[in-house]
Amino acid sequence: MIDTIHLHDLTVAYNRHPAVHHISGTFAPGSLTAIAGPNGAGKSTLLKAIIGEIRPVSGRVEHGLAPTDFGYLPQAADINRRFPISVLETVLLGAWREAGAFRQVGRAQRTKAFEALAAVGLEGFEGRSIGSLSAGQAQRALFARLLLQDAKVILLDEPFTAIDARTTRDLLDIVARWGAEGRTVIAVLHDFEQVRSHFPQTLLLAREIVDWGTTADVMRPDNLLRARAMAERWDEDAAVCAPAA
Ligand SMILES: Nc1ncnc2c1ncn2[C@@H]1O[C@H](COP(=O)(O)OP(=O)(O)OP(=O)(O)O)[C@@H](O)[C@H]1O
Repeated sequence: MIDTIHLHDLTVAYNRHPAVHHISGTFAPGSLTAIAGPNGAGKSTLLKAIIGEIRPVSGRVEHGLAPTDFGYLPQAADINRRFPISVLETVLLGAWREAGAFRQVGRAQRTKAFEALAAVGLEGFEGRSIGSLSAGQAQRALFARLLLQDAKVILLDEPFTAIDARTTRDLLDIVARWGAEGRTVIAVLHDFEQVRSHFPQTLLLAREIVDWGTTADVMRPDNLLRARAMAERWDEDAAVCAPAA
């Protein structure tokens, strides 16, 4: 199926030092998958490789999707909120696929943007500058942008870090709705409770796959211990493996 994302023996490196290596597996259309693992396990790097922001040094990501089919929410630390644009304009950026890069945003898209802001509890914030929002409000606005984008595959990198329990609950409801609509969601998460209760599939990563499958099977204590032990053994200066003869 064109919406299925296959990873084939994927290795991604920075300056020839692998951040993740030999990753193979499949994200089925409509699946909700958490990517869990210790700091530095390569989780963000893997998301960037899936959306094509980083080219793998070997292996490949295979799917029949267009770049516009992907919605991506980077880690908060990677998002520049100093742009002098309003909350409404931020959300409308999600409509560029429909509007085109230079075309005017139409009334229908503005209506959808207002609806998306209402869906994330930000009615009345339209005219505020994005930089004036709290971290939680800004995250709600970025989810509204994803709602407008209408992507088939949504990648979220630590979307609930520093977000209060109520906002997290509201945004997790949106993730569940995406799943019910048949969208594929891949989310990097550190909170095991969120993983267990909201993501049926888990990829546990420690530079390589520790385990990938049903969350209840993957998030077993022995796997979590193994991931930690692998993290302790990392060699940051390791070279990329030589290709198989
Ligand atoms: N731009 C970069 N240049 C060089 N090395 C990088 C770069 N980005 C990440 N790395 C390295 O790649 C490895 C994996 O980093 P990555 O951010 O993917 O891990 P992560 O699992 O998302 O970590 P965390 O849970 O701390 O966010 C780390 O050793 C990191 O230092």
